[in-house]
Amino acid sequence: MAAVNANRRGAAPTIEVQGIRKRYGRVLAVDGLSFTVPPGRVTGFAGPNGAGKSTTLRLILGLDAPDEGSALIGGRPYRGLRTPLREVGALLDAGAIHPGRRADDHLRWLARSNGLPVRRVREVLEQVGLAQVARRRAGGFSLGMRQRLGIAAALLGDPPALMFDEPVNGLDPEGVHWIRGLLRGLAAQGRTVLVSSHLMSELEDTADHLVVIGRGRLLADAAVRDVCDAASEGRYVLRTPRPAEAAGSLRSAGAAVTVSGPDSLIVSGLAADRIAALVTAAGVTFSELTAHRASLEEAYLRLTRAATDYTASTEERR
Ligand SMILES: Nc1ncnc2c1ncn2[C@@H]1O[C@H](COP(=O)(O)OP(=O)(O)OP(=O)(O)O)[C@@H](O)[C@H]1O
Repeated sequence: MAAVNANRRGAAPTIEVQGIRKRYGRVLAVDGLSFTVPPGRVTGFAGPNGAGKSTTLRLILGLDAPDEGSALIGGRPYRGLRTPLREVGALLDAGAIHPGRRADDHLRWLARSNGLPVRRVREVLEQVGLAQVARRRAGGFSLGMRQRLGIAAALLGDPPALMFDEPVNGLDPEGVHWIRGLLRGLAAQGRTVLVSSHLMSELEDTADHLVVIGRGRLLADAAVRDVCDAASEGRYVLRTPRPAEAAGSLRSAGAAVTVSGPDSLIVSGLAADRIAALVTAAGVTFSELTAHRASLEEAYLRLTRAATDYTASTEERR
């Protein structure tokens, strides 16, 4: 990768979102959201479809104005940055490139209009694996290739801060693996990296820290490990050959019980020794009673369950 602006200029900027609110007609897309994105780590920005992630990124990039609050990059609004592409790179809508434009022409035009050295065009095309198709028109690109071209544009100014909206969209498994490495590499160079996704599995191996939103509000702002810990607390795995009977006796004592396999239950609301006593009193044997360790996916589903917009039973938002 080319020389790092972050190192040349000292610390990369922190992105600070303070109490932003944005309404589109009847929809309150972002509802008083605050969080910060420091340099040197990958911050995952997660939430169900329609949670307000893209709106938040657009507000940070000054593409839309908040009704309330502020979004600052290194203490300044995006519109106040003197050379924006050298300071913040962003991938928002990869489909937005004119279909008739060739990949390298698109980047050359961006470089010239932003006062960036044209040699960067070849460097970023190589970095994203598009050097061989540089003269092809974007209209003939697959979604994955358009994503890579959008990422090349974000990297063009060698910026110390980067924001990617759903960058994995359309990428094949090799592409997904590549983007994980790219994001982690950018953070390891000391850059500020914010990456959104509605799928937790995409952030699991990439993000160090998570900001989770639902219906425009903050649900969690914590290290990935802490998000899992919070979802694990007070929950136990009970393995038994007679799960239905065990569940019945535990529920009648006030426990919340979910079936997690043909012979296993997840139990919460009771202490471990009480669970053991109740099951034994019901004449049910068990082979395991241990603290449950929630996966990130499970933690995320628990966090966002109440804030998921489009479920089988709910068709309209607000
Ligand atoms: N320009 C707009 N005009 C009207 N409504 C909008 C506009 N932009 C966003 N919305 C609405 O605001 C809400 C938040 O949308 P947003 O695209 O920010 O969510 P998201 O978390 O990025 O979702 P996804 O994961 O589906 O991309 C949605 O209900 C959306 O329909």
